[in-house]
Amino acid sequence: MAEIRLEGAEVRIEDADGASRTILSPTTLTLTEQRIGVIGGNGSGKSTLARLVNGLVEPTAGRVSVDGLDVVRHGAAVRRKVGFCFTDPAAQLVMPTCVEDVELSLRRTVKDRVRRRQLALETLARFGLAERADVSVHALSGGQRQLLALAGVLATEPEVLVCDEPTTLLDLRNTRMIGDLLLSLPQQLVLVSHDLDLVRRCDRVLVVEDGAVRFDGPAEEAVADYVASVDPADPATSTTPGRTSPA
Ligand SMILES: Nc1ncnc2c1ncn2[C@@H]1O[C@H](COP(=O)(O)OP(=O)(O)OP(=O)(O)O)[C@@H](O)[C@H]1O
Repeated sequence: MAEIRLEGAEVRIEDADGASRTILSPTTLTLTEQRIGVIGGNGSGKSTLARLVNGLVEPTAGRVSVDGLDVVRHGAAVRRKVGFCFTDPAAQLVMPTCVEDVELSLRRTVKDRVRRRQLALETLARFGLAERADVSVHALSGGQRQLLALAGVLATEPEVLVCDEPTTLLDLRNTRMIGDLLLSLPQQLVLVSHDLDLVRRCDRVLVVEDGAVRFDGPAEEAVADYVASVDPADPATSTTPGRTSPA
């Protein structure tokens, strides 16, 4: 697995009135597990944390690296290593047909057009979308669109896949289908999700609150910590005290 390191990584933004606001407090973490979940309330900073991992968001202080590659100084190399999948597949599906969309993902790595088409078709087949190759992306169901977006990212064979709420827009059947797929991948996965059942299947889970990691540990304990932070009386709350492990 890759070594994802945040060293005092902080993200500040400037509000419309010019005031500086911290949306991620200085965070130090080393992530080497295969499946890393990130949970927390709306606006807590989960997406910001996830986006730091492939340089979509740059730290305003501190450093973020993947296998020693600084996400700011070596952004292109990091993005070859780290694929990113958005909540809404519309954010990344831009070509008229499914096969063209996967081809677009491969444009930098596979220069030969015939080989590129062949690889795109093979990728679609792997994701059960072979029949849809020449179909408009708008004709796909929500689950198929999310599958296609994932296929496009995975076609480039990233070592790490960061998914920001990949099942939020999906119904139960598609949530399970995409969830099972993500958790069966050989890639390292950073999964931001509100789906606690999915996150329970991760090896390590970070709970984010108010722009800081409030808990970092095994999935069950992390979920219990998160539930307790929302509703201390919830029976799902474990008696295990929360902990953070910054390194
Ligand atoms: N580019 C930006 N400009 C202004 N504010 C931002 C920007 N990006 C994030 N924020 C703010 O930072 C905070 C954290 O946002 P972030 O998207 O990381 O939260 P989140 O935990 O992923 O939320 P959600 O679960 O709702 O997706 C929020 O208050 C958000 O409004």
